[in-house]
Amino acid sequence: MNHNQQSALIMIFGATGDLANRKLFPSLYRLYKKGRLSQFAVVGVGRRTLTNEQFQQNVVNSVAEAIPNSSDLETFASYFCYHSHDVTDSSSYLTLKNIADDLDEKHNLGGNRVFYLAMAPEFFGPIAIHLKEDGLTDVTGFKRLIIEKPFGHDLKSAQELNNQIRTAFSEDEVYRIDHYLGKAMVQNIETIRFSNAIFENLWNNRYISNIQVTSSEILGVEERGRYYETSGALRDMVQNHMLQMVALLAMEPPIRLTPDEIRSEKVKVFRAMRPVEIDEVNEYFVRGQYGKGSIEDIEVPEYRSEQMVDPNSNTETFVAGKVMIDSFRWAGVPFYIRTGKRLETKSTKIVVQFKDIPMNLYDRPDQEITPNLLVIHIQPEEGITLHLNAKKAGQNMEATPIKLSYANTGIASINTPEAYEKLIDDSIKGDATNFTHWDEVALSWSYVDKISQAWEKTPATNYPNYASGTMGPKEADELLEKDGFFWWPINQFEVDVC
Ligand SMILES: NC(=O)C1=CN([C@@H]2O[C@H](COP(=O)(O)OP(=O)(O)OC[C@H]3O[C@@H](n4cnc5c(N)ncnc54)[C@H](OP(=O)(O)O)[C@@H]3O)[C@@H](O)[C@H]2O)C=CC1
Ligand SMILES: O=C1O[C@H](COP(=O)(O)O)[C@@H](O)[C@H](O)[C@H]1O
Repeated sequence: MNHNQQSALIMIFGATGDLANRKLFPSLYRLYKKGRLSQFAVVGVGRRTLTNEQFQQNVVNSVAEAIPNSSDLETFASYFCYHSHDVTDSSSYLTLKNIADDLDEKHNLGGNRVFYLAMAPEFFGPIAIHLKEDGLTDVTGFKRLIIEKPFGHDLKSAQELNNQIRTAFSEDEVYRIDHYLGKAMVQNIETIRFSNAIFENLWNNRYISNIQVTSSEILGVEERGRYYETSGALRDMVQNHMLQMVALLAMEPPIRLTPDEIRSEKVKVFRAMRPVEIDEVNEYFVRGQYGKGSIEDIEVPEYRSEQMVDPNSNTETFVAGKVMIDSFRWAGVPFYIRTGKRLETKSTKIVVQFKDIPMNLYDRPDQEITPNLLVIHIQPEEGITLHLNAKKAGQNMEATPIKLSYANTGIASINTPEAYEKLIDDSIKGDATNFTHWDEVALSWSYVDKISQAWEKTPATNYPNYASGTMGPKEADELLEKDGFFWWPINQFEVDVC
């Protein structure tokens, strides 16, 4: 067998849900078409009653919708079967085991099993325990557990969940999804840093003045009000995606590009994050909640009028913060993070602002000198721009801002896997680099727990405090202004596509 091909039984809990239909089936299809899945079978699990044929048709429909012009859909779907099973019903796991054993034998899957928990988090622990107790994890090959977010609600619940999972799976068998780690340009952070002499030498507090990480969304809370009310932007985005990006930006070069070495460097960053004590939260963090407004000429309602949302909700839909990393490399350099729903633009970008040079001969009142910036465009466009100053054309000695641009839209990007595709492929291969280790999860929860505790103690009195279609509350601007900085206008940074 080609070592790029994988064989495994993939069991998806929550196979009738949104994530499975929108992300997992299309990702499995792409892997199948690329020949990355050689021998495989998928068992879908959900509560509703479906025949295998109906389930296979769902798979066909979801792939066709996600991937126009897809082919071989019926053959692909024939690898799927469905089992209606309430995961809270202990008696039904034995049937599931028999189905898994039969498929293993029929498709010669080598006893390899991947359990994907695409369900509400309260089920994660009980499912893991049942998988062990009812023998589904007694396999001759590998067994792996892929777990969706959120991994807990705070440190205490995350610890309880981890203990439950660890009764059935060892740490190296647990793949905690953070889909940002599957994004091509997030993975590029390491490559940009560690394969370019010009950056790594400057990547410290002597040359960098601040780093800004923004992940803004146009969408509101949609149909997820019930979940979001218990989460808010802090738990939904900051505890995981935003802090993971900070860790990749701030970590020391690992001695090797292995999962253990990379994770161990990231863990050191989390340990070096300056804790924000409850009485300091207002100094470092800002929260917001969207009011009504207009986005792309469409009027949208305020958060408090959304489905399943308390009309007096205190849930934040926006967070901006200043993360300080007390390490030799980063002392004194603020990492500003900002994320929110119903903002002006859908964009994730990292702006690295370099310090001004000690004396700039071109710094005159009549001309514009901008600091050097490295912008990493994560989505929707992918690329890198480096903002420099160069001589203005003509007979003068004036400088003007210019930009070197790389867009990840060429031939290479046609084969760039989507985040979920990459992560599923990695988990079947057994590469845990782009999944979060328990130590990272625990440390990031302990960082955000103090912030959420402070916010729960003092509910916001000014919600809604930003209009939909803006870039958040004015306090987010003030957070940087008091340090002498401002948010770079990310919607004006573009990668030039040739
Ligand atoms: N959707 C998304 O874009 C994202 C989702 N996630 C995470 O993925 C997970 C799933 O989310 P999503 O797909 O949106 O959720 P959905 O509500 O769309 O789907 C839930 C799934 O769980 C099944 N289910 C619920 N209760 C039971 C039960 N007692 N026994 C068996 N099956 C049950 C449902 O089956 P049935 O309806 O047949 O009962 C359905 O298949 C969550 O943890 C979420 O946080 C993470 C990032 C993005
Ligand atoms: O994990 C989540 O991420 C999405 C944003 O993901 P993106 O890839 O579109 O940037 C966010 O909408 C959602 O609330 C959150 O749970």
